[in-house]
Amino acid sequence: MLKIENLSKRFGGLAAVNEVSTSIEKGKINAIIGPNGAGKTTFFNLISGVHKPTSGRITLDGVDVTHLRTDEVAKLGVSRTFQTTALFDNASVLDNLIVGHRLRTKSGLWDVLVGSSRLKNEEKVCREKARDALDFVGLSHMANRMAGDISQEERKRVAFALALSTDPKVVLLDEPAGGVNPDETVGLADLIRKMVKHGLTVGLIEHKMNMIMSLADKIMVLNYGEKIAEGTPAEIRANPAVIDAYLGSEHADA
Ligand SMILES: Nc1ncnc2c1ncn2[C@@H]1O[C@H](COP(=O)(O)OP(=O)(O)OP(=O)(O)O)[C@@H](O)[C@H]1O
Repeated sequence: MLKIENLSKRFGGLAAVNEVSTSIEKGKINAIIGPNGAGKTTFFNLISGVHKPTSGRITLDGVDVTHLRTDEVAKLGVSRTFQTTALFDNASVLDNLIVGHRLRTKSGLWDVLVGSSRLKNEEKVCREKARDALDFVGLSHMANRMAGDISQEERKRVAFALALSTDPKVVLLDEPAGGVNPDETVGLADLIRKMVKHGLTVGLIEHKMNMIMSLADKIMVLNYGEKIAEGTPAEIRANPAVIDAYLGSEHADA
Protein backbone atom coordinates (compact mmCIF):
# COMPACT_ATOMS: atom_id res chain seq x y z
CA MET A 1 0.00 0.00 0.00
CA LEU A 2 2.56 2.60 1.19
CA LYS A 3 6.16 1.97 0.25
CA ILE A 4 8.87 3.99 1.98
CA GLU A 5 12.37 3.94 0.53
CA ASN A 6 15.47 5.40 2.21
CA LEU A 7 13.44 8.14 3.83
CA SER A 8 15.37 10.82 5.73
CA LYS A 9 14.49 14.08 7.43
CA ARG A 10 17.13 16.37 8.88
CA PHE A 11 16.39 19.32 11.15
CA GLY A 12 19.67 21.25 11.02
CA GLY A 13 22.29 18.78 12.20
CA LEU A 14 19.75 16.31 13.62
CA ALA A 15 18.67 13.30 11.56
CA ALA A 16 15.15 12.85 12.98
CA VAL A 17 14.48 10.08 10.43
CA ASN A 18 17.50 8.41 8.90
CA GLU A 19 17.40 6.22 5.75
CA VAL A 20 14.27 4.33 6.77
CA SER A 21 12.84 1.79 4.33
CA THR A 22 9.65 -0.07 5.16
CA SER A 23 6.07 -0.54 4.04
CA ILE A 24 2.64 0.04 5.49
CA GLU A 25 0.86 -3.14 4.44
CA LYS A 26 -2.68 -3.17 3.15
CA GLY A 27 -5.41 -4.31 5.55
CA LYS A 28 -2.96 -4.65 8.43
CA ILE A 29 -2.12 -2.88 11.68
CA ASN A 30 1.41 -1.57 11.13
CA ALA A 31 2.88 -0.38 14.42
CA ILE A 32 5.84 1.92 15.01
CA ILE A 33 7.49 1.96 18.42
CA GLY A 34 10.62 3.44 19.94
CA PRO A 35 11.85 5.76 22.70
CA ASN A 36 10.79 9.42 22.99
CA GLY A 37 12.40 11.44 20.24
CA ALA A 38 13.10 8.36 18.07
CA GLY A 39 11.43 9.96 15.05
CA LYS A 40 8.04 8.26 15.05
CA THR A 41 5.89 11.39 14.72
CA THR A 42 8.31 12.85 12.17
CA PHE A 43 7.90 9.64 10.15
CA PHE A 44 4.09 10.17 10.11
CA ASN A 45 4.61 13.85 9.29
CA LEU A 46 6.66 12.85 6.25
CA ILE A 47 4.10 10.34 4.98
CA SER A 48 1.18 12.73 5.47
CA GLY A 49 2.89 15.68 3.78
CA VAL A 50 3.33 17.83 6.91
CA HIS A 51 7.11 17.81 6.39
CA LYS A 52 9.03 17.49 3.14
CA PRO A 53 11.61 14.70 3.27
CA THR A 54 15.28 15.62 2.96
CA SER A 55 15.70 12.53 0.78
CA GLY A 56 13.98 9.27 -0.04
CA ARG A 57 10.76 8.22 -1.71
CA ILE A 58 7.19 7.48 -0.66
CA THR A 59 4.71 5.73 -2.97
CA LEU A 60 1.04 5.02 -2.38
CA ASP A 61 -0.20 2.12 -4.50
CA GLY A 62 2.61 2.83 -6.94
CA VAL A 63 1.98 6.61 -7.14
CA ASP A 64 4.85 8.85 -6.04
CA VAL A 65 3.51 11.03 -3.19
CA THR A 66 6.91 12.11 -1.79
CA HIS A 67 6.49 15.83 -2.41
CA LEU A 68 2.73 16.26 -2.16
CA ARG A 69 1.03 18.62 0.30
CA THR A 70 -1.11 17.38 3.19
CA ASP A 71 -4.40 18.09 1.40
CA GLU A 72 -3.16 16.33 -1.74
CA VAL A 73 -2.06 13.26 0.22
CA ALA A 74 -5.42 13.32 2.08
CA LYS A 75 -7.32 13.33 -1.22
CA LEU A 76 -5.39 10.24 -2.30
CA GLY A 77 -6.58 8.48 0.85
CA VAL A 78 -4.05 9.01 3.64
CA SER A 79 -5.54 10.39 6.85
CA ARG A 80 -4.11 10.85 10.31
CA THR A 81 -4.68 11.78 13.92
CA PHE A 82 -2.40 13.87 16.14
CA GLN A 83 -1.07 13.25 19.65
CA THR A 84 -3.26 16.03 20.98
CA THR A 85 -6.76 16.41 19.63
CA ALA A 86 -7.33 20.07 18.86
CA LEU A 87 -11.08 20.73 18.95
CA PHE A 88 -13.20 23.87 19.08
CA ASP A 89 -14.37 23.48 22.67
CA ASN A 90 -17.28 25.91 22.34
CA ALA A 91 -18.75 24.09 19.33
CA SER A 92 -20.68 20.83 19.27
CA VAL A 93 -18.98 17.55 18.47
CA LEU A 94 -20.89 17.37 15.17
CA ASP A 95 -19.88 20.91 14.18
CA ASN A 96 -16.25 20.07 14.95
CA LEU A 97 -16.49 17.17 12.54
CA ILE A 98 -18.16 19.26 9.85
CA VAL A 99 -15.50 21.97 10.13
CA GLY A 100 -12.76 19.33 10.17
CA HIS A 101 -14.17 17.72 7.05
CA ARG A 102 -14.54 21.06 5.26
CA LEU A 103 -10.93 21.95 6.02
CA ARG A 104 -9.96 18.77 4.26
CA THR A 105 -12.32 19.10 1.24
CA LYS A 106 -12.68 22.87 0.89
CA SER A 107 -14.58 24.51 -1.94
CA GLY A 108 -13.13 27.63 -3.53
CA LEU A 109 -14.14 31.12 -2.38
CA TRP A 110 -16.21 31.56 -5.54
CA ASP A 111 -18.45 28.64 -4.53
CA VAL A 112 -19.01 30.21 -1.12
CA LEU A 113 -19.85 33.66 -2.58
CA VAL A 114 -22.36 32.45 -5.13
CA GLY A 115 -23.71 29.64 -2.94
CA SER A 116 -23.10 27.26 -5.78
CA SER A 117 -24.89 23.96 -6.08
CA ARG A 118 -21.51 22.28 -5.69
CA LEU A 119 -21.11 23.89 -2.28
CA LYS A 120 -24.65 22.99 -1.20
CA ASN A 121 -24.09 19.44 -2.29
CA GLU A 122 -20.74 19.38 -0.50
CA GLU A 123 -22.39 20.60 2.70
CA LYS A 124 -24.93 17.83 2.59
CA VAL A 125 -22.28 15.18 1.92
CA CYS A 126 -20.15 16.66 4.67
CA ARG A 127 -22.94 16.44 7.27
CA GLU A 128 -23.71 12.85 6.24
CA LYS A 129 -20.05 11.85 6.43
CA ALA A 130 -19.72 13.46 9.86
CA ARG A 131 -22.76 11.55 11.17
CA ASP A 132 -21.51 8.28 9.66
CA ALA A 133 -18.08 8.77 11.23
CA LEU A 134 -19.61 9.57 14.64
CA ASP A 135 -21.75 6.47 14.39
CA PHE A 136 -18.70 4.36 13.50
CA VAL A 137 -16.76 5.49 16.56
CA GLY A 138 -19.77 5.01 18.85
CA LEU A 139 -20.46 8.67 19.60
CA SER A 140 -23.77 9.31 17.81
CA HIS A 141 -25.36 10.18 21.16
CA MET A 142 -22.71 12.88 21.69
CA ALA A 143 -23.34 14.79 18.42
CA ASN A 144 -24.81 17.85 20.13
CA ARG A 145 -22.55 17.94 23.20
CA MET A 146 -20.05 20.79 23.46
CA ALA A 147 -16.60 19.44 22.59
CA GLY A 148 -15.22 21.08 25.75
CA ASP A 149 -17.49 18.87 27.89
CA ILE A 150 -16.43 15.44 26.64
CA SER A 151 -13.87 13.09 28.23
CA GLN A 152 -10.33 12.47 27.05
CA GLU A 153 -11.34 9.07 25.67
CA GLU A 154 -14.25 10.62 23.79
CA ARG A 155 -11.87 13.23 22.34
CA LYS A 156 -9.74 10.36 21.06
CA ARG A 157 -12.84 8.87 19.41
CA VAL A 158 -13.65 12.25 17.85
CA ALA A 159 -10.06 12.31 16.49
CA PHE A 160 -10.72 8.91 14.87
CA ALA A 161 -13.99 10.23 13.43
CA LEU A 162 -12.20 13.29 12.01
CA ALA A 163 -9.68 11.03 10.32
CA LEU A 164 -12.42 8.76 8.96
CA SER A 165 -14.65 11.53 7.61
CA THR A 166 -12.53 11.92 4.45
CA ASP A 167 -12.97 8.25 3.42
CA PRO A 168 -9.31 7.31 3.77
CA LYS A 169 -7.63 4.10 2.68
CA VAL A 170 -4.86 4.46 5.26
CA VAL A 171 -5.25 5.94 8.74
CA LEU A 172 -2.17 6.96 10.71
CA LEU A 173 -2.90 7.02 14.45
CA ASP A 174 -0.41 8.91 16.61
CA GLU A 175 -0.68 7.70 20.22
CA PRO A 176 -4.43 7.09 20.07
CA ALA A 177 -4.49 5.74 23.63
CA GLY A 178 -2.29 8.42 25.22
CA GLY A 179 -3.78 9.69 28.48
CA VAL A 180 -6.70 7.26 28.68
CA ASN A 181 -7.22 4.56 31.35
CA PRO A 182 -6.69 0.80 30.77
CA ASP A 183 -10.40 -0.03 30.29
CA GLU A 184 -10.78 2.77 27.78
CA THR A 185 -7.61 1.59 26.03
CA VAL A 186 -9.29 -1.77 25.42
CA GLY A 187 -12.26 0.04 23.88
CA LEU A 188 -10.00 2.06 21.56
CA ALA A 189 -8.13 -1.10 20.55
CA ASP A 190 -11.48 -2.67 19.60
CA LEU A 191 -12.24 0.39 17.51
CA ILE A 192 -8.91 0.04 15.68
CA ARG A 193 -9.71 -3.63 14.97
CA LYS A 194 -13.10 -2.53 13.63
CA MET A 195 -11.38 -0.12 11.23
CA VAL A 196 -9.33 -2.97 9.77
CA LYS A 197 -12.42 -5.18 9.55
CA HIS A 198 -14.00 -2.44 7.43
CA GLY A 199 -11.10 -2.55 4.96
CA LEU A 200 -8.85 0.18 6.33
CA THR A 201 -5.09 0.00 6.63
CA VAL A 202 -3.71 1.29 9.92
CA GLY A 203 -0.38 2.86 10.93
CA LEU A 204 -0.10 3.02 14.71
CA ILE A 205 2.32 4.83 17.03
CA GLU A 206 1.80 3.91 20.66
CA HIS A 207 3.81 3.51 23.88
CA LYS A 208 1.33 1.11 25.49
CA MET A 209 3.06 -2.19 24.89
CA ASN A 210 0.18 -4.49 25.87
CA MET A 211 -1.96 -2.75 23.31
CA ILE A 212 0.71 -2.87 20.59
CA MET A 213 1.60 -6.51 21.18
CA SER A 214 -2.02 -7.63 21.02
CA LEU A 215 -3.00 -5.44 18.05
CA ALA A 216 -0.09 -5.19 15.64
CA ASP A 217 0.40 -7.47 12.66
CA LYS A 218 3.87 -6.04 12.28
CA ILE A 219 6.07 -3.66 14.26
CA MET A 220 8.87 -1.36 13.14
CA VAL A 221 11.23 -0.08 15.84
CA LEU A 222 12.90 3.31 15.50
CA ASN A 223 15.80 4.51 17.62
CA TYR A 224 17.60 7.83 17.00
CA GLY A 225 15.80 8.04 13.64
CA GLU A 226 16.99 4.66 12.43
CA LYS A 227 15.06 1.46 11.93
CA ILE A 228 16.66 -1.05 14.29
CA ALA A 229 14.17 -3.89 13.88
CA GLU A 230 11.00 -4.95 12.12
CA GLY A 231 8.89 -8.06 12.58
CA THR A 232 5.95 -9.70 14.28
CA PRO A 233 5.19 -8.87 17.92
CA ALA A 234 6.83 -12.15 19.01
CA GLU A 235 9.99 -11.39 17.01
CA ILE A 236 10.19 -7.84 18.36
CA ARG A 237 9.64 -8.92 21.96
CA ALA A 238 12.59 -11.31 21.69
CA ASN A 239 14.94 -8.97 19.82
CA PRO A 240 17.95 -8.06 22.01
CA ALA A 241 18.55 -4.72 20.26
CA VAL A 242 14.94 -3.70 20.90
CA ILE A 243 15.04 -4.81 24.52
CA ASP A 244 18.23 -2.83 24.95
CA ALA A 245 16.99 0.35 23.26
CA TYR A 246 13.38 0.37 24.37
CA LEU A 247 11.53 -2.55 25.91
CA GLY A 248 13.94 -2.93 28.80
CA SER A 249 13.72 0.76 29.64
CA GLU A 250 11.18 2.84 31.47
CA HIS A 251 9.92 4.38 28.19
CA ALA A 252 7.52 1.60 27.28
CA ASP A 253 4.27 1.64 29.26
CA ALA A 254 2.32 -1.48 30.07
N1 LIG B 1 9.90 20.62 13.53
C1 LIG B 1 11.01 20.20 14.13
N2 LIG B 1 12.11 21.00 14.18
C2 LIG B 1 13.25 20.58 14.79
N3 LIG B 1 13.40 19.38 15.38
C3 LIG B 1 12.34 18.56 15.37
C4 LIG B 1 11.08 18.92 14.76
N4 LIG B 1 10.22 17.88 14.90
C5 LIG B 1 10.88 16.92 15.57
N5 LIG B 1 12.15 17.32 15.85
C6 LIG B 1 13.18 16.52 16.56
O1 LIG B 1 13.28 15.29 15.86
C7 LIG B 1 13.47 14.22 16.79
C8 LIG B 1 12.37 13.20 16.59
O2 LIG B 1 11.16 13.72 17.12
P1 LIG B 1 9.75 12.98 16.99
O3 LIG B 1 8.72 13.87 17.59
O4 LIG B 1 9.54 12.52 15.61
O5 LIG B 1 9.98 11.71 17.94
P2 LIG B 1 8.93 10.67 18.49
O6 LIG B 1 9.55 9.32 18.34
O7 LIG B 1 7.62 10.88 17.86
O8 LIG B 1 8.86 11.03 20.04
P3 LIG B 1 7.64 10.91 21.09
O9 LIG B 1 7.50 9.45 21.42
O10 LIG B 1 8.14 11.71 22.26
O11 LIG B 1 6.42 11.50 20.47
C9 LIG B 1 13.49 14.83 18.17
O12 LIG B 1 14.83 15.02 18.55
C10 LIG B 1 12.78 16.16 17.98
O13 LIG B 1 13.24 17.12 18.90
